[in-house]
Amino acid sequence: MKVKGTPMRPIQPSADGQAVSIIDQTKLPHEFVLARLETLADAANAIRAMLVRGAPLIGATAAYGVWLAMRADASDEALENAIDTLAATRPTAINLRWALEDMRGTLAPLPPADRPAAAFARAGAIADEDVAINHAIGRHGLEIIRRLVAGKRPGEPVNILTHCNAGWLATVDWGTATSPIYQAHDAGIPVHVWVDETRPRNQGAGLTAWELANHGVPHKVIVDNAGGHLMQHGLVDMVIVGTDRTTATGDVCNKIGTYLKALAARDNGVPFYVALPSPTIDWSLSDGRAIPIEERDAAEVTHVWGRTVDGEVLPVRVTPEESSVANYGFDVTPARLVTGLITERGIAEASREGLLALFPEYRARAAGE
Ligand SMILES: CSC[C@@H](O)[C@@H](O)C(=O)COP(=O)(O)O
Repeated sequence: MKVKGTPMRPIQPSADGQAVSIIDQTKLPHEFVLARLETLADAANAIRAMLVRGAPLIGATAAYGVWLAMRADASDEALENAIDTLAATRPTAINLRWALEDMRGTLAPLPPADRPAAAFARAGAIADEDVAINHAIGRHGLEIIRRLVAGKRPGEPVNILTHCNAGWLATVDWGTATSPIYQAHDAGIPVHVWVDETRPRNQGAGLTAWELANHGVPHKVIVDNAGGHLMQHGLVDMVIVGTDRTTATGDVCNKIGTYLKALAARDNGVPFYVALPSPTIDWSLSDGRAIPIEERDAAEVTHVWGRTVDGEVLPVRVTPEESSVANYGFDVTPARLVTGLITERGIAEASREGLLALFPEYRARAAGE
């Protein structure tokens, strides 16, 4: 995607080839700042502190983090230490483990001297594969939007609700949930996006809205609880969300609040789609309730961050000092509430057989009923 006319990825090798350049997403939408990752510790911190976030981008950052580690020390011990360090940064998005396993499989058989160059090449390939996957998801999702617009009056937009940020900032490019939206918009199909603000970290209000504004896609930010009301009044034609981990049976883990949108969608007959890149499938799990759910810092709930009228970006307390809080980062939408999984190979029914019809090579690995 472009930022002020310049093609940009949220992660790429730095111009001098000595580091990794990322967009610091903790600064958006107030400031657009690039950060430089030079070491394994920098990469681990970028994931943990959410300078980068979103399942596919976490995976790509971990892959580049292994490269940074190998530049300093390419021994077997250093490789295992890098994998362990990066794997411990965030628990829910399976792409992190997927990318690290891929890097181990690529690097472990090689002599240490060959590992830095091989790590750089494989991390770049993982990033490029993510772009191709997301573009393909967009093509398949575009067909759904085309069918919906066919039932509209001329010029009337397709209203799409999304939760969190599953946009290009959460991936290496295109986004997953936003890829069909960008492709529809670019094809001249009128779309309008309802953007859930997505407390506590407001990835919808701060990131998805920034992306859509940057690309000129009509949208409105809504509070997290507005979706049900909009659906009751016929103002949502479809929901598309991303996912951090989807089981072999089609249960979808995504940002907290996704499940409630799926329930409201079912009650109102609104199709609920999940954009699902194949590295986000956890073939070892058959029940979404087994997915580890990240519990995050209480300060994300007790405070909101925002820019004051004086231009300062500050946290502001919104709860009484005496109240304790709980901060679950993700929830699981059962497969029965999902209309379809939009993968790079086409749209799958949210079930084991549905996924295996598109990814038959995983039959032996796929968890049973
Ligand atoms: C294409 S990203 C899909 C998901 O990773 C996204 O919707 C999400 O929940 C991100 O959570 P985050 O906590 O911001 O990493």
